[in-house]
Amino acid sequence: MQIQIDHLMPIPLQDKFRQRPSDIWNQEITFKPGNFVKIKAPSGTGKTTLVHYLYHIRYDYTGKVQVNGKPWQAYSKNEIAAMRQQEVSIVFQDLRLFEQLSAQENIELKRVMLPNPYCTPERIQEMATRLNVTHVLQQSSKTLSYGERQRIAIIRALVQPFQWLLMDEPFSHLDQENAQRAAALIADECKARNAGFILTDLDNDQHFQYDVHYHL
Ligand SMILES: Nc1ncnc2c1ncn2[C@@H]1O[C@H](COP(=O)(O)OP(=O)(O)OP(=O)(O)O)[C@@H](O)[C@H]1O
Repeated sequence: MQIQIDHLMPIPLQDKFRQRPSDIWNQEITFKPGNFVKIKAPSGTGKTTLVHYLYHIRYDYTGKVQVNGKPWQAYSKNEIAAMRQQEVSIVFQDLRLFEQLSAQENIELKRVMLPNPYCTPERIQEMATRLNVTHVLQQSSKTLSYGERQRIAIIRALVQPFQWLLMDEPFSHLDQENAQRAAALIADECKARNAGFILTDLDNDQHFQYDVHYHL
């Protein structure tokens, strides 16, 4: 799956954003398949806005987000749903777990979305062990700490196939050791699929060996 942006600019923010340099806004970029991409920006400069444009859940922009050479708008709802099941996955900044479900049910819901699930239940246990969250799997997600929720949201994003993983400040609630464990799991899962990721964050970090850095 190829993702390109072409002179993308958020309509509500265009006056503000046109006045400062950006590697992303109003530029033409092709994200190279398999690359580990970091997009760094201070708070309030549009990281979440960009991730929502790339996942096509927000559309108030000028310019284009092109997927396999066509703008998102050219795809039907069914085609977009299929791409979100098989080609692009996401860790939202606000995590978006279903609060009425347990941590495990949140992950399982995503796992069984495909007739032939990408991951076995045993694989989920292995991921939970790596991220130190096996003890909360049966717990209602509304009672989880933010750091636990973040790790469950990461596992949920990893149980599906994908060529691109979008992550919006994915380690914001994790201490250094847990962030490093999560990063190692994400890197392994991306490499197993020959997939790339686009990660936004506030600061420089050494969680991954990034192929490309952009300043938003
Ligand atoms: N629909 C909208 N209409 C107008 N302004 C908006 C809208 N959505 C977001 N903004 C503004 O756009 C800016 C960028 O918001 P966004 O959430 O993308 O930033 P961010 O870089 O992810 O911030 P943070 O690091 O604090 O999460 C903010 O100033 C926000 O108030």
